[in-house]
Amino acid sequence: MTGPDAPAALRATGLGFRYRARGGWALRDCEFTVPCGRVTAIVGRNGVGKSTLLHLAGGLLRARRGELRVLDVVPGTPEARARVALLTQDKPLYPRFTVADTLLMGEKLNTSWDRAAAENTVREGDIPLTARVGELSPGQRTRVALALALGKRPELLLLDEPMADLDPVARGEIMATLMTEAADHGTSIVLSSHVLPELETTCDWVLLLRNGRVELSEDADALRESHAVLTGHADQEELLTGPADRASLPTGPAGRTDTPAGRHTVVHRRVGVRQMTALVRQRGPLRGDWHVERPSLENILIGYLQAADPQGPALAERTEAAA
Ligand SMILES: Nc1ncnc2c1ncn2[C@@H]1O[C@H](COP(=O)(O)OP(=O)(O)OP(=O)(O)O)[C@@H](O)[C@H]1O
Repeated sequence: MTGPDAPAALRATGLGFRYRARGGWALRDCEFTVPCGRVTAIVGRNGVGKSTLLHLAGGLLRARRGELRVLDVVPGTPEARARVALLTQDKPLYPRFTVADTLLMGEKLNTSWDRAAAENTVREGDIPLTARVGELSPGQRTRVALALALGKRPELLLLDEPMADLDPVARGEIMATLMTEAADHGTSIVLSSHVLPELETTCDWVLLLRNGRVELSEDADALRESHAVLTGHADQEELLTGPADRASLPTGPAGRTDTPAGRHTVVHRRVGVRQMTALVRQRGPLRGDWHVERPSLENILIGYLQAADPQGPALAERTEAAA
């Protein structure tokens, strides 16, 4: 089922959040839908609002504007808490508890508890059940926190940079566990990550944030199919965007140009003396003499992230200001 009435893992309408009444907006005008049953990567540069969005979805923060729904219910309500698990970056666990005590607490607090799933996640990391949580390494604590989240058997699993503390082998194991969880139980997974190569084979939906706004909320395969990396002589640039748009192209090495309907969108470009390379969202056939390559998801995401202007407002804001 698709469309506005289809069940959604996350659905935001005009969502805005700021930490202090007079502070800047960490998230604003966010409008997106993440379908159920997807493994979604939230991607964006430091400080764009990934953790804030996950905390809103987990019910730890409340929207200041608009609304966010998780599994079509209000985050933080008893129904949402029963169906959603959130793993935050600080992973609050009781340091004096043993791992076994921690899992027992999970069992007592959750009406549906999958002890085998929780214990397997811990055992896979060779963490003794008798170890005290306070004596574990950060990566081992991540595993225990993830075991608690998986044992809950949630319909929606929210993970804020779950891979950050893990060694490469553990990252592979945890991603495999998450993929199995999604495939076997239809769990919707939303995770924020800066480790783009690991998203390539695992994520099938992308939510890309820029300056507190959602720039992409899209199927990963659709992104791959609609983008191309073009290399060719630099004087062909206007064949992509048209003469009318050339003047509005940013002069720096990075920048993004939205083009009129039916033209291509140059997401990011590098221009040398004679040659240019551009990541382009293709709309229709290409004009000119280009070497065309299909980019990986990682390359597409890097292109969008590079197009961000860390010194200034997002393109959308510049456009609004100019209007
Ligand atoms: N507790 C807080 N009080 C005030 N401002 C905050 C707080 N937490 C985050 N912010 C601000 O909100 C914005 C979004 O922060 P957030 O932590 O959501 O970004 P992020 O995308 O998760 O960053 P990172 O990739 O570095 O983890 C930033 O400008 C940040 O400074």
